Amino acid sequence: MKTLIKNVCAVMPDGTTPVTNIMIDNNRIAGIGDVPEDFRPGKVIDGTDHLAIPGFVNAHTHTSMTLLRSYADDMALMDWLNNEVWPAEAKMTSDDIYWGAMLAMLEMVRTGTTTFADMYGPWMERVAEAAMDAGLRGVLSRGIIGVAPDGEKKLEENAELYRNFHGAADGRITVMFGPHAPYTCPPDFLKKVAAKAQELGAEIHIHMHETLDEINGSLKEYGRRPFDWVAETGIFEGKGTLAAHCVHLDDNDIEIIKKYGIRVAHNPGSNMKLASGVAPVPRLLAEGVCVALGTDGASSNNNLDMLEEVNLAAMLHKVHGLDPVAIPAFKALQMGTEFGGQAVGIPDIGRLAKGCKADITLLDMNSAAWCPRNNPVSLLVYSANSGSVDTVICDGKVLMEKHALTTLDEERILFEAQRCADRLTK
Ligand SMILES: N[C@@H](CCSC[C@H]1O[C@@H](n2cnc3c(=O)[nH]cnc32)[C@H](O)[C@@H]1O)C(=O)O
Ligand SMILES: [Zn+2]
Repeated sequence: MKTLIKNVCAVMPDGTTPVTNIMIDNNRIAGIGDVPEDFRPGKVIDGTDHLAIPGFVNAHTHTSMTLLRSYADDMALMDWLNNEVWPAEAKMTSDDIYWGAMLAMLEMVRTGTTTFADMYGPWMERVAEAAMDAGLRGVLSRGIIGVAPDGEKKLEENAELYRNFHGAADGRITVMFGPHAPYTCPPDFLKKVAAKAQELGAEIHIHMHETLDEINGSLKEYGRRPFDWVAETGIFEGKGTLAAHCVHLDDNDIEIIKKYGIRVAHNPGSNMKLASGVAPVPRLLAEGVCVALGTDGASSNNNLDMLEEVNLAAMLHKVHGLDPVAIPAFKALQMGTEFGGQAVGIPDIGRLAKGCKADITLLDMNSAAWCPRNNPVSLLVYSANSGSVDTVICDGKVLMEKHALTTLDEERILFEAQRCADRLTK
């Protein structure tokens, strides 16, 4: 199937924004520019007055946590996890995981995200099912709390998830291993995760250095910072690592990140809301580290809106560094798209370029926030919001066209998610 997006303002990998045509052949971008005579599209989308960007990549989230949105706010991380989130999660059923994930799929499609990296569980196969039902690209990991009595069982569930789903749905589903964090996975347990992941050739998705409490707890328990001892477990020596947060880093931590090519998922919204701190993102970028963006779960953000995250990344580092040129608009957008693709292990997404996967978001520029059109990328990052997203394509398939959803039943999802949440939180 061939699709043509005609006369669209496209954000190219070099940051330019020509008005052009995007040709899609099956699930890939076949070309951008003049349409050759022999390109006969089965479907034409009029891109006039629309901005085309690569679909956003949410590099760190916990999808089914949407059910806990607005349930426990204004708390510190460990108090929030121990006393509110984990008890509520313990009551979740397989159905809750599915409908929570479907609520996340709905929100992601509506706001222009086409790929998400998830760490959750149990029943991650229900998240795979939700991603397949929605038509989105999911990078799934079974969150493993190693200190729990059934830590080994969770590790085995992650291995099973890998065996059953890695590469599923034409490659739209991939699987990583999800050891939750250094404070929930002791060294010997991380060694086991590393061995299993390496045996299967799987990548790692882990929370690292989120709060000062985490660093101080590690110094107390091991006399060392988490990055320092986690590196010795072999967990970073396999196929690759996606590390969420990385807020508090010293020189040695950054050396470890560079040495192992660890990709960082920066979550400015969650870090601000939980008062975790400000990650040294400008420095990481300057030193060549891949820094992507994530929303974290909808209970610490409280939404899965990646355009908002792109805006926050651009704004936070300016004010924090008293530096108005820190993370300019296009860099922030790259963090939410191209660097996201690299971070989640799918380098052929996140760019509008020939040969890349056809994951494309269109925003309607017919509103005040987009006027006048001096600089489309600047308008996107600093002025518009995700309400302008009106068409979303993932893997060449249209998931939303002019705000009409093609794969998801919005009314049903909202109803079922509310029903599930009522049981969990009341
Ligand atoms: N409850 C599952 C494990 C899920 S792993 C993913 C975990 O990360 C938790 N989480 C969400 N946001 C954060 C964060 O910012 N830092 C640390 N953990 C988080 C989330 O609530 C969830 O429990 C089980 O043991 O079977
Ligand atoms: Zn998280």
